Amino acid sequence: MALVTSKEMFRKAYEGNYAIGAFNVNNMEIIQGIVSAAQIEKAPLILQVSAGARKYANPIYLRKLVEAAIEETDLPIVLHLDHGENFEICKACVDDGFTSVMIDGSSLPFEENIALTKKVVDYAHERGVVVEAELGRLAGIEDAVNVSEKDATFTDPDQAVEFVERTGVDSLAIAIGTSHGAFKFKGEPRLDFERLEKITNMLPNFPIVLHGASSVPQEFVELTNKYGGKVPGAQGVPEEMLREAAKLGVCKINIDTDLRLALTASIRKTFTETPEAFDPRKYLGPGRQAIQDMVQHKIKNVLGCSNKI
Ligand SMILES: O=C(CO)COP(=O)(O)O
Ligand SMILES: O=C[C@H](O)COP(=O)(O)O
Ligand SMILES: [Zn+2]
Ligand SMILES: [Zn+2]
Repeated sequence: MALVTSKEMFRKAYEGNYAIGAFNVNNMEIIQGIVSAAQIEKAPLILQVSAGARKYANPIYLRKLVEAAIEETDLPIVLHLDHGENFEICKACVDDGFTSVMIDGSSLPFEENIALTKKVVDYAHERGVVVEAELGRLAGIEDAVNVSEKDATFTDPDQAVEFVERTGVDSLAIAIGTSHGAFKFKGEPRLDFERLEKITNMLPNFPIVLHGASSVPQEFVELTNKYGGKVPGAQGVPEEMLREAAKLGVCKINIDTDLRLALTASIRKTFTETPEAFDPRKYLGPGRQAIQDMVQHKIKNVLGCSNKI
């Protein structure tokens, strides 16, 4: 099947109270693990590429690997730019055949975020590409300003409505307490569902995006720590909360950390158990399988998007 935009996917997900998984890709094994899982589950799929991934893999390699996935499967797949930080990278991805781009102006003042997002929307829409933007700020890798003022970084519902109206953006990433990376909560996990519900009620039928949504499965944390890694206290968003979010207008759930943990835990285990192995296929192969199993579980038991193609 060909690359598609997320328009139809999000419409169906919204109506069906489920979410589409948006998985970050950096190399062949990661792409293959995710795509095999989606193929088995017959699930619509978003493969997303960060600026860092483009730099690491070289844009053309990632695009060609995604093209291979399209050729090999009958899945609708969206090729999405994750956290585009300026107009130029969004333009480059639109010109390069991406069907969706994110412009992340969340660190800018409100009016500047609107102006930048609008500029990307104008360029992308003219070329049939959809746009995700961000309002409010997540902690983790983006955690720079006002960290102690937690609420100040959460998305303001009134601003969200104004932002969507003035930019014409297709989906919006919001901040309700998730964060990027493997250490999301110090104590009890807590998300501001009241805020999410308010935004959803004020923006009916509009797709909301949840970043920083890895659940950091404890089996991977334990394996990583057991086999010489060091991620003590890693904690993610409980799966039940993600299911709840999917019922409240969240159509896209972003997952990167869980892929990294699945791959790392598996590779560490192989290295420890078979120290004589030095053929990369001997450790990347099981790593790819670990990603496939994790993504399959996620699609089936958390996102609810099995058999939705
Ligand atoms: O939001 C993400 C990518 O944009 C990924 O979040 P995680 O770090 O929770 O996987
Ligand atoms: O949100 C960030 C994603 O996890 C991508 O991370 P990266 O910029 O290290 O590729
Ligand atoms: Zn951001
Ligand atoms: Zn993100």
